[in-house]
Amino acid sequence: MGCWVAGMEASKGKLLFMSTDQPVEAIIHPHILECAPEESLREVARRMSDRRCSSILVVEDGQPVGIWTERDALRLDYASGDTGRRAVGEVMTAPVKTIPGSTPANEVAVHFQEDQVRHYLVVDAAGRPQGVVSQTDVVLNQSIEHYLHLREVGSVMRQHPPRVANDASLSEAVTTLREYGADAVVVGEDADPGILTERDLVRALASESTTATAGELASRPLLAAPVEQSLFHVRNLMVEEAVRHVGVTDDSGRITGLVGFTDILSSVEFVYVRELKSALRERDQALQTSRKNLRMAERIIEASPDGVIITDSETRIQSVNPAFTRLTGYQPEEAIGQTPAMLSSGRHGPEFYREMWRELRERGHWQGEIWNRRKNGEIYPELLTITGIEDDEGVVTNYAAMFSDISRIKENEERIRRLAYYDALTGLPNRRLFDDRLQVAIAQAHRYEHQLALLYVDLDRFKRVNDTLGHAVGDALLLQVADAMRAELREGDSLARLGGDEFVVLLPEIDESRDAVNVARRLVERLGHPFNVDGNELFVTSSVGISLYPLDGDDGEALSRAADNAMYRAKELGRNTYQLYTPEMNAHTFQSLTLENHLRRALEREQFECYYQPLVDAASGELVSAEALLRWHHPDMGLVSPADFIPLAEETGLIGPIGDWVLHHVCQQLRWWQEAGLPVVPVGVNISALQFGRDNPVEPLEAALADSGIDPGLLALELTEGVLMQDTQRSVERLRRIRDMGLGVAVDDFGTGYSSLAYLRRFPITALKVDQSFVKGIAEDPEDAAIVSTVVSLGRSLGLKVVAEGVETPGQLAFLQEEGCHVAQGFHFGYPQPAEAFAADWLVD
Ligand SMILES: Nc1nc2c(ncn2[C@@H]2O[C@H](COP(=O)(O)O[C@H]3[C@@H](O)[C@H](n4cnc5c(=O)[nH]c(N)nc54)O[C@@H]3COP(=O)(O)O)[C@@H](O)[C@H]2O)c(=O)[nH]1
Repeated sequence: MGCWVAGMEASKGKLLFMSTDQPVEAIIHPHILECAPEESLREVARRMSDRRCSSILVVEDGQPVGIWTERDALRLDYASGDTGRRAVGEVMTAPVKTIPGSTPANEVAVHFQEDQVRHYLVVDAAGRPQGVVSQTDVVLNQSIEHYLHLREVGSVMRQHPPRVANDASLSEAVTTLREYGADAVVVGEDADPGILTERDLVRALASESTTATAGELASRPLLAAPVEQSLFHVRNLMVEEAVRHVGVTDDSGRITGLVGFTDILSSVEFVYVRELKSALRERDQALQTSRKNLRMAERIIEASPDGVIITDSETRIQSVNPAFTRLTGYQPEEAIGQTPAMLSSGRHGPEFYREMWRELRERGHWQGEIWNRRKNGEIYPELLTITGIEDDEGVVTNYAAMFSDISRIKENEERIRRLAYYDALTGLPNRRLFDDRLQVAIAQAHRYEHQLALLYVDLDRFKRVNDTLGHAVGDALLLQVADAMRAELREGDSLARLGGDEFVVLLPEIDESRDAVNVARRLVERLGHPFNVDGNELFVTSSVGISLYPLDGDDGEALSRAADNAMYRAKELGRNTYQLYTPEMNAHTFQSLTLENHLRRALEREQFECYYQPLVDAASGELVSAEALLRWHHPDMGLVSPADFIPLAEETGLIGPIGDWVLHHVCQQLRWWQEAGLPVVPVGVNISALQFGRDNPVEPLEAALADSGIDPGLLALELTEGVLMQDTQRSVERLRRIRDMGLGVAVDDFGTGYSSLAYLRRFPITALKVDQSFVKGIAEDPEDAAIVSTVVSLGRSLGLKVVAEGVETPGQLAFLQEEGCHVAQGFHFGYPQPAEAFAADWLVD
């Protein structure tokens, strides 16, 4: 359509005259001069002269049968005196040429040329005469002034015009006119020239003076204009003086040419017709191009994968393309006549549509995403573009809507979003999303001054599941674990998977730390239950670290670090438990919960449990013994580390009964294992300074051994250097008794105290345990490495077993092996575990 408009614009620019596309009926003379066929020429000529008409329509029985014009007067024989008495029907031009009144006026000029006529009878759609149009009417209706200004009269004049003498007869004059094919002849000499024209012939007929001489009939004086005069000027002269011919003079004033109104019109007409033809040609081409483009556009719309809807200005659907049917399920006949509201999903409120129409009106188009409904009821997202189609006056006549189904794009977006923010296996938020949520939760907590808690959850034996049963089982287990955890949380809580077997829980609003502890306990309990994966009953306990906002940090990083540390501490404590972050906080909580009272009741409430950590042969990795490490299952705080409550127990004197309980319990445990037929190994028991110095563990030790009936060689006591050095003589004596009973004695945390060869020789000890702080520094601190190798060689030279504590890495182990250390203990081999788990992992084949 655009090409068509452009084509017309181009032709408009080129045309000199054509101003409008008005129909010919708009420029005709509505009053038709008519006569009957039998009327005489004299009568007809008189009427034409009176009305200053150049033609007359010959009508018979109400029907036009011919036309007689001034030009036809030239064809008459003026030699006989009775020409005027002839009936017009004998000499008229018949049949009369007609043209529909709706024909564009500017096209009529072309028809004049093609038909070689100068008049048309203009008829209406029913063929009824509306008027007569002459060449002059058509040309004068164009704006020709500009053209007339540009041309000189010399360019259109007839040079050497026909001439006749004054005494020439009318017949001679007409013969000359016919010979020259002219419509006027100069009469007489240059001194007083006259002019005789077609119109003068009609006048002669009308006045019955056809026998008069040319000089008598000629009009005088012959007006003249210089050869370089503009046609505009000459035309005005003719109009002002009511003449149709002007002589053209040369520089000497001699008449060298004749120019008639018809000559001016013909020249105008020539250019006009030429330009008109070219314009019409261009219009045709533009139309053709437009049609071609239209066809192409139709085909494109037909083949378009996007749905297309064309509506009228009232948004009634006028047409749709096949993709519309494919995308919506509606056939064209179901849609046409409806409005696009038929597709409405109900997901957008009135405000949405108001805004859409506002933009459409202001900008002429709207683009956006919208939810629509297919015929089958399915709701889908589409990308929709609506454009208002305006007519030449800028009035919107139609709307074109193009839409595509973007379900797939949306799905992909969602998938990408999920990949970026969600864990692919469990569908839980990943670390990135969790960090965002944590940040928001911290901001909220800050604003409304409440607390929040972060719980880091690590599965304790997940690696073993993966290693032994494969990743598929591991993945299935993680899914079940995620579901189980989710089930333990409230609606506003967030659970995320950080990777591997690590999860994190955000409790965005808590009243007190106890709330977080309760959740942690529930999680630990739930994850302590077996999971059934593919028929395998799997046990994975968990270690949970808790940090609180604002107590443990006021940003996400600090809180995460704290929760991670606490979780690590829970691992150290033997797993399957939870830990609140920092000893300070624990101490604080201890105080608030009157720890002492709780500790006093812990024994009777059976809240203590012994965990066991393996000690292995450093060279072979085989289990050689174990260390019993006490745990306190506090009802609110979870597992409490002995590092936190042993000092209090010592302070309050509770260490005695607690220490006795440990000895007793370990001996019983050894007996149970033996009774269960397990290959037991010696177990080391930590004896605190007060327990050894003040309470004397010998008696309770004897009682424990007696009660259990185990071989005393299965027990070893672990004492620190400091304990031994408190009262060396008494210590030596007590140790001797213990050794005599058959127990092993190990010096714990060796290297941190006196470490003198002298006391080592004095005490009846069996093993040295190199403090873990030196083992930790093996790789980074040459001094630590030197201490470790010195202790190892010292122990060896004294015939003592050397145990390296806190071995966490293969590098540390390699160093110890090279140094000849006998035994190793540390997380690298195993965490402290409850008795059952320890037995399952280490004592069962
Ligand atoms: N009087 C008593 N004291 C006891 C008793 N049970 C334990 N304790 C003493 O409490 C201290 C803390 O013990 P715990 O938190 O159990 O920590 C022990 C291990 O978990 C930890 N360990 C072991 N391997 C590693 C390792 O690779 N890395 C690492 N960071 N820590 C590790 O070391 C602690 C054992 O140390 P030690 O006793 O020196 O061998 C601690 O001093 C206990 O002695 C009790 O019944 N009575």
